Amino acid sequence: MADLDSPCNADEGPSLLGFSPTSPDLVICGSSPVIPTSSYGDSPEFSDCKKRSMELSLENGIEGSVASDTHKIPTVRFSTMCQVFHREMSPESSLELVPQPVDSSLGEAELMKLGGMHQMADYESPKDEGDYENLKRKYESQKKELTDMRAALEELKRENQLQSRECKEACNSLKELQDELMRKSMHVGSLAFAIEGQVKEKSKWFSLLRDLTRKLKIMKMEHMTLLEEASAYKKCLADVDELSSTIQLKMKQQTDMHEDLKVKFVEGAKERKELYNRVLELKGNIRVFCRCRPLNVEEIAAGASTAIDFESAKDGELTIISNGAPKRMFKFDAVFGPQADQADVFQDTAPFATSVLDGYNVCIFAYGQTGTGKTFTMEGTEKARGVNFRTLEELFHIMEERQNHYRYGISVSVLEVYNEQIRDLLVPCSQPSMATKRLEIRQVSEGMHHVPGLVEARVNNMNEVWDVLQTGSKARAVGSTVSNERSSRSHCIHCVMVKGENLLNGECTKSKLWLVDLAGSERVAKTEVHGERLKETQNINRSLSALGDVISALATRSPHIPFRNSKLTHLLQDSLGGDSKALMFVQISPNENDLSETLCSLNFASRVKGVELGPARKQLDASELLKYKQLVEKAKQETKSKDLQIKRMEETIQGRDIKLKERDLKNMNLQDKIKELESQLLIERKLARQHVDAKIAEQQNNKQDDQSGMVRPPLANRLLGSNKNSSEHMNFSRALTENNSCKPPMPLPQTDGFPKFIDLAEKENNPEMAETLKLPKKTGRASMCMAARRIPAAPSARRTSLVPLPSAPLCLSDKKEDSCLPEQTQWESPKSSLRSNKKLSSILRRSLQRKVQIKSPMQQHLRKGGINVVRVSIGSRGRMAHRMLLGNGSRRAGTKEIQQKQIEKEKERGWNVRTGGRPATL
Ligand SMILES: Nc1ncnc2c1ncn2[C@@H]1O[C@H](COP(=O)(O)OP(=O)(O)OP(=O)(O)O)[C@@H](O)[C@H]1O
Repeated sequence: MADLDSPCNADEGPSLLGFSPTSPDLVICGSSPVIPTSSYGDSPEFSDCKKRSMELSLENGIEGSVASDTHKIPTVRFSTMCQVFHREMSPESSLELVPQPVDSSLGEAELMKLGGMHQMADYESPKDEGDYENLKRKYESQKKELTDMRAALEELKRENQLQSRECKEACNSLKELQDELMRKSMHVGSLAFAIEGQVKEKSKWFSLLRDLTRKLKIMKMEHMTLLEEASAYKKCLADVDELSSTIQLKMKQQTDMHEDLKVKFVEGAKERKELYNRVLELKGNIRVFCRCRPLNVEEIAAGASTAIDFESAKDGELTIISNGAPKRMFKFDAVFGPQADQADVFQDTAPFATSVLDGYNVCIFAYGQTGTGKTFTMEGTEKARGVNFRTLEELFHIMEERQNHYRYGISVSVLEVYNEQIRDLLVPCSQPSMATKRLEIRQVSEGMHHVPGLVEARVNNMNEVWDVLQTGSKARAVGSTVSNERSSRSHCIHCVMVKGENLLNGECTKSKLWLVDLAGSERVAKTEVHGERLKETQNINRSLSALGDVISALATRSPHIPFRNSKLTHLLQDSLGGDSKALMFVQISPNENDLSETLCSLNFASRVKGVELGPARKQLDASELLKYKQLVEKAKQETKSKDLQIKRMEETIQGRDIKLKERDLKNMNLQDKIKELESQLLIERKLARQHVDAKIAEQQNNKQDDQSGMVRPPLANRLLGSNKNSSEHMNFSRALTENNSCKPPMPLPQTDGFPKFIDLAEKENNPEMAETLKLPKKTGRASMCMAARRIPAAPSARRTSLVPLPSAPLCLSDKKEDSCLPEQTQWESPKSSLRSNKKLSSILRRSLQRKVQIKSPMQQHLRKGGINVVRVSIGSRGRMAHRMLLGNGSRRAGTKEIQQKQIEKEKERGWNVRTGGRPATL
């Protein structure tokens, strides 16, 4: 207000611009009108704004209140303020305050003075005296008008001050509003910012969602593709399964066939061995081959003649020619002339190698005069390998052929019997103590002899074999004789140990192959040896003589075979003893000069050929056999224990089977009993219901008789339990109709004048009805209510709210009739109720006592307390019976309390006490 009082506050004016008050719109342009009373007299004075226009508008607002031009005539425009002046002015009218032409500082005195001057001027000119009077009157009227104007101006000032105050207040209010608006704007801004962020976030989420949707689509497509692939794979899998089963079937067939073939193969191999062995036996277990060396260079040079007819040697016959005529003929298994090479000789020797791998002991030895080619036949040369090398080569060849079915191991020992001593030829020269060690022959088992400490060189290929053979050959004792420059002075023996295992049947064999290059037999007189060489010759002849004795004993089947007469025969005992195969090369010289030695050798060979060793015996590995025997024993024991366990388990299973059968039998019996009881219960329930209906009808008749003064509707047309307080009942019905949605039992088509209400027991007793109604499965649980089944029409209205019902056990405590309830016994007269209760209890007790024979607790309950309230429920399967005993007649008070509690509980839940399950009360 202070600012408004100040004239033309230029700073205040613009601050009022730019906003519009609510109502009335007030805009003060320029400045507030200041009307100083002292300086302008009766006229409003705008001291600093004389030449300005002041416009006070109450309705134009901001747009219409733009500051006027400063040179306009000050104008006060009124609209609604017209009433302030108590004049009838249009809202658009304005009051213009014309500036006074005189100085505003002039007072009334000056005006009077001015008037006096005019009067004086008039007096000076009497002609204007009338005008003076007019002027005076005009002055008076104007003065009066001025006074009015001043009063109006004062009024206007006060009004102006009031309006200014209001304007100030409005300004403050507007400022507050502006601040509030600013705050709101800021808040809106922040909200807009937040919304913008949200929008951005939302757009981001939308884009993400779009991406995800696209991905989902892609994944769905992939899923479909995968499903198709899966189905294809499933089909493929089925095909594969089918194929697999086919393959498995084929494999099984092949396996069976393989097993059959394996068995057949084993049997065939066994048969082959036997046949092969039979062939060798037929040929003779001691076979004699005669080989004649060619004439050497010296003999040819000396013009030596040949004493052997090689023409007749084709059929194993050998004819000795003396002085050009056949002297004697010898027959051997094979005769090899001077032209026969090493391969020809070995061709007939190779089958013995097969016998060795088959598990037979074999002895191949060369016998003959010195220089006849024994060493050549057995050892040979590097270019013409002998029987030793070729036999071992044949062994490895057969081993390779049998590698799928057999596993073999070969070791070679090389020893010599020199001067009746056994020497190990594989002992390195760096160990002289070992070389000089005396080796003895030991019998390890029946028919098996072994030289402990003998080096056994394991050989895996022919190179190793050759090395071993060369090692032994180099270590052999040789000397120069008349007949042979490099004569063997000892019996050289190669012992080849062969261990075999049949991979198909696990059979193991351990056989020996003796390859013996005997020392040359020679006549001491002829060779003219002396000293050590004579001793060697004597030992050689002695051992060869012992060999001849053994052969003779074998030929004559002597009970005693003198094997131990020499080291040589002792060593060869296993191979000459009758359970092995032997091959003797009798080496002869074609020179006629050596005819006597040749005849000696051939005679010895003929004796050897006559020896019958008998059938050879297969050399099974005893240690392996023992091991397998132990395994078999262990397996037998395990089998026995397993059999015992299986037997116990079978007994246990049998016992459990018996128990299971007993239980099944019991279950069947129980099920039969249950069915029987159910059917019995149904019948009894029907009877009980008929009885109850009859009783109820009787009760109603009795009541009608009791209430003789009252006109009662037939039982079928009135509410059950509605014999009293019909008005209350109406009220109650109305209350139910208005306030709740008491849902009555489902009405049935009206028959005999009143509708039936579905009871679940009714469904059970009337299947057609149940089918017509098609109750949900869960409602298949049937209840037998001992109360009346038929209740009148006029069901309560549906309840429309959950507001708890009006208190009070409307149906019970007030004994009002509920239109949806069956007749309740406790509302009847106590005497009739008690009577009907007792009768019905006795009926149901009898029926239930039969039924609950297998349920003693229920039976006890029934016997103890009798039945007052019975609810029998049979499940949809008709196998369970549930009974609820609520008390007996003697405890009616307790029953009422329980019922009351139940009703209250249901009321607390906001539902009509009788819309749910309806306990039947007798
Ligand atoms: N079938 C043959 N073909 C060619 N040369 C042979 C044949 N048999 C033997 N010889 C030659 O005869 C010579 C003597 O042979 P070898 O040493 O094998 O006789 P031996 O019976 O072992 O004599 P010893 O009993 O003295 O050791 C050797 O030079 C050998 O090459």
